[in-house]
Amino acid sequence: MVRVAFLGPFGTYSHQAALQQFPSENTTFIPQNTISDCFAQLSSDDSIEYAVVPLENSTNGQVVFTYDLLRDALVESQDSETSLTTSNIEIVAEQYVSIDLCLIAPAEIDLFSSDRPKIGRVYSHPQVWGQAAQYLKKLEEKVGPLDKVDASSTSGALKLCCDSYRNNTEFMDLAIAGRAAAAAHGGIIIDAPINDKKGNTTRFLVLARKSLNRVLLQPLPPVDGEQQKITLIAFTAEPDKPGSLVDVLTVFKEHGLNMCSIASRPFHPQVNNGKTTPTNSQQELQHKWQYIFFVEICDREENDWNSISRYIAELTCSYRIWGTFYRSGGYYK
Ligand SMILES: O=C(O)C(=O)C[C@]1(C(=O)O)C=C[C@@H](O)C=C1
Repeated sequence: MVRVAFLGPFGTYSHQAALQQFPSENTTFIPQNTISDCFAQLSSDDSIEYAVVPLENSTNGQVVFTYDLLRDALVESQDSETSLTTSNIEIVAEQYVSIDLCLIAPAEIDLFSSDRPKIGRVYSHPQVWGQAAQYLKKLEEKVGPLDKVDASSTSGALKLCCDSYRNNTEFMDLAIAGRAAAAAHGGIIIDAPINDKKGNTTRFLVLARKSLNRVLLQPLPPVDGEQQKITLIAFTAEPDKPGSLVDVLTVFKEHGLNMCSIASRPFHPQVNNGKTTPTNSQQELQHKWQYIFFVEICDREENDWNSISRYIAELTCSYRIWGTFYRSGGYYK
């Protein structure tokens, strides 16, 4: 039996991504309260082999929670002597889920009737607000102002609404979540799809725990026959050194590697790796306005990763090859 952690409860889009990756009956899905718990459980619980986490959305971009967990894993695991970092988690696959958002109520309701319960709040995962901003604005023009309340996930948002309506039927909170969440909690879909952009899609990463004696895990076999492999590398370049980022990117160019994405997040390094006590101004400089870069490159059979890694090690302050995985066919849809 394969055990897979995902952002719960059942009915989230992460659950859907996990089902796409592991359709077999031999899988147990273990819901987690947060994306951070997905990382932590995978890293520490030997009985869990995989975790599925959202990485980016086609409408509103990076899922910063995940990027920051990838960054923090790099900070925490840096070797004090070299720039290489280690962690027992690796990326082994990706999945794309079409996000058709629904406005869901805990019970039947006519939003435009004068004797309906009072409505003042909409719950959802924070990543959703930017995917349905125009819809919500128009809805507010018709039903009055709505407080947008963050929940741990879309399905978690609907569960909160259903639980509170059971306790008090004079007030009704609404949720934005998927059809699977409505089915899981018995919610009533009032309107769908409500995402501002057609084709709204979220990309998920499948993480695996690495046993200590393995250097790199094998990517999971592609579920849709795609053969293109992608490698994700995170690194920090020397701050205040003109060209330090270009120097790293040039390694990719010189090895004929096609870069297919680059992203950055704020980076707060451990000062001097704890080797010496920095002065106050050094500390301030080192802590502010630095960035970590995440680069994805199209992998090829002939890539000489030993040589590439040597160059990257020389040119970066810290780096981590997060894994190699097959491009999912969902990328091209
Ligand atoms: O809340 C969920 O259903 C999730 O799986 C998380 C998540 C995300 O963080 O991006 C996944 C897809 C949607 O874009 C909205 C929320």
